[in-house]
Amino acid sequence: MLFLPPMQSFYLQWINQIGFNWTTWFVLTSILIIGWVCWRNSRYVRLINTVPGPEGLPILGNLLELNVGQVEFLRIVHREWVEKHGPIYRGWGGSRAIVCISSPELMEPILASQKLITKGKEYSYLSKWLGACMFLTTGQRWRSRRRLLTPAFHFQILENFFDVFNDQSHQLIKELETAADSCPKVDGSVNVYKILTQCALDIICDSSMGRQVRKREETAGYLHSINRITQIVMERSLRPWLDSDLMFNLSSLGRENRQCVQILHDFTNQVIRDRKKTLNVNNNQTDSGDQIKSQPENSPKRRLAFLDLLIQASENGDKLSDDDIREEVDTFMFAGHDTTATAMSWFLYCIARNPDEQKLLFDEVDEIFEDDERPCTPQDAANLKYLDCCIKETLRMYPSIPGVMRTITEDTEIGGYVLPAGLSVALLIYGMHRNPKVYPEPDVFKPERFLPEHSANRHPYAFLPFSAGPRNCIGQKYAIFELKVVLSWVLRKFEFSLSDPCCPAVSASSEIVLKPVDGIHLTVKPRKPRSIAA
Ligand code: HEM
Repeated sequence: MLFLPPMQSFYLQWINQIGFNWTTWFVLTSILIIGWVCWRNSRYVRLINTVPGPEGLPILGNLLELNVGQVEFLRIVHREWVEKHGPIYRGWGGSRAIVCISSPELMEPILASQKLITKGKEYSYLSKWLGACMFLTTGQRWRSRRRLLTPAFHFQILENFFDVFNDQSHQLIKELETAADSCPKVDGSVNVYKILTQCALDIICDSSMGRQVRKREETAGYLHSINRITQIVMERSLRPWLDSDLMFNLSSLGRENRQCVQILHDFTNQVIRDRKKTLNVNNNQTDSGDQIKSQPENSPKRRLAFLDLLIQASENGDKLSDDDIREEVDTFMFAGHDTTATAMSWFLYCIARNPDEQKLLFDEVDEIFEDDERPCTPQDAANLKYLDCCIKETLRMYPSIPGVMRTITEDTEIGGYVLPAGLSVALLIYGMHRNPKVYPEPDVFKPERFLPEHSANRHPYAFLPFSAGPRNCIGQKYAIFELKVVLSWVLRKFEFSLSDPCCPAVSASSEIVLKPVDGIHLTVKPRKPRSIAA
């Protein structure tokens, strides 16, 4: 005893004080072992263990294998285990099981179900930031939010956003020109991911929130906090001891999470305040009872559908509190910029690696726009067929959201296995898109896969960048229009190449959104349409 360090002797004294002896030790251990055996033999665990999966350690399950960075996590969960255990497998993170599904046939019954609409438990890690917003909530609350916001994505409303997409593309071109000029002076490359992230944030603020974000320093903190908060969610989900809010709040990650949430809320509160102020000024000026209806089709006021809808709903029917509005604004700002920024960045990366496909894209934009500086219209977007295939192939290889999660709310049979109520299910979108049984040569960029003649026989659930069923992406059409306008402008003005064609492929990190590790660095060169260049 004399050699015990002070802490240990303190514990022994404490144990003696609470009357600990070997009998107590034996009883406690026996209770733990009996509890564990009962749990192992419970119906819930037995049902889950009928699903194949990687061997795990007692109590820890597969946690040690998954104690890796997000790049490795993506490789193991979406590729290695899918190859080894098939389209449905289970893994254990301590006492928490997750069943992972990666085939169109097995995803369909879950995504198409009107009952299985509850998100996975892990989504609640976002609730300090996003509250009970449409993205996280379920049941009646989700249904009424979805119904309230769906009109904001009606085709006629979306058409009005083309002005914003075109205006912001001009701003982007200026930024790319400046970056391309300084390219040779730096290391010969431009981090297009950084520039496109700012562009995507400007677009969502300008189109849906009525706020033009111009000052870069204003948004820097916001973008950094989003980045960190999505990493924190992933780190937390792999540390079961941080699952409880109490433990998390006491941890350094919890503290950092709180700081990020504060910065994000300050930013969105300011967006809402500004919009309310503008609406009040307009109301006073026109003295009209129904502002939105009285606006001409193309006025900026008319196209600001999203935030205005929320503010109207809060004023008219008392349906939404200020916090409710902020939660939805937070959600749309996040879901509406991070996803499109990564999609555009991976697109440029794919075409830089595939110069033949890039030339075909130049042919298409040159034919449609010639040397005209005119804006991209909805009709142009419909005519940009090859661009459409390239965007889809990018979203296949790099789906902005690599996986979605559901909680099974009632026992459900999938693939011959009964999945018990309460279980979390991960639908591996990235894993399915990279599965050679679904897409032969999955790592090769082949836009022709999406030509109508090649995709007609594909399973309708084989391509799911926007998920599917009742909880699919509400912003899907908005996102595709945005991508087409911005990318067609970028292709009219620049060509892209890898600064070092032999450099290893950029790694993707799974952080809710599939992010390029260290950004995407490309050589950017101005180009002219062929008719002028010739
Ligand atoms: C390339 C761009 C985009 C991709 C790949 C994408 C993908 C997705 C996916 C996979 C989901 C389902 C998530 C889940 O079930 O957990 C989703 C949901 C959602 N997305 Fe998108 N999204 C994109 C752009 C947008 C945009 C631009 C907006 C808004 C302007 C948006 C708003 C939402 C919202 C609000 C939901 C939740 C819908 C609900 O639960 O009813 N997304 N998105």
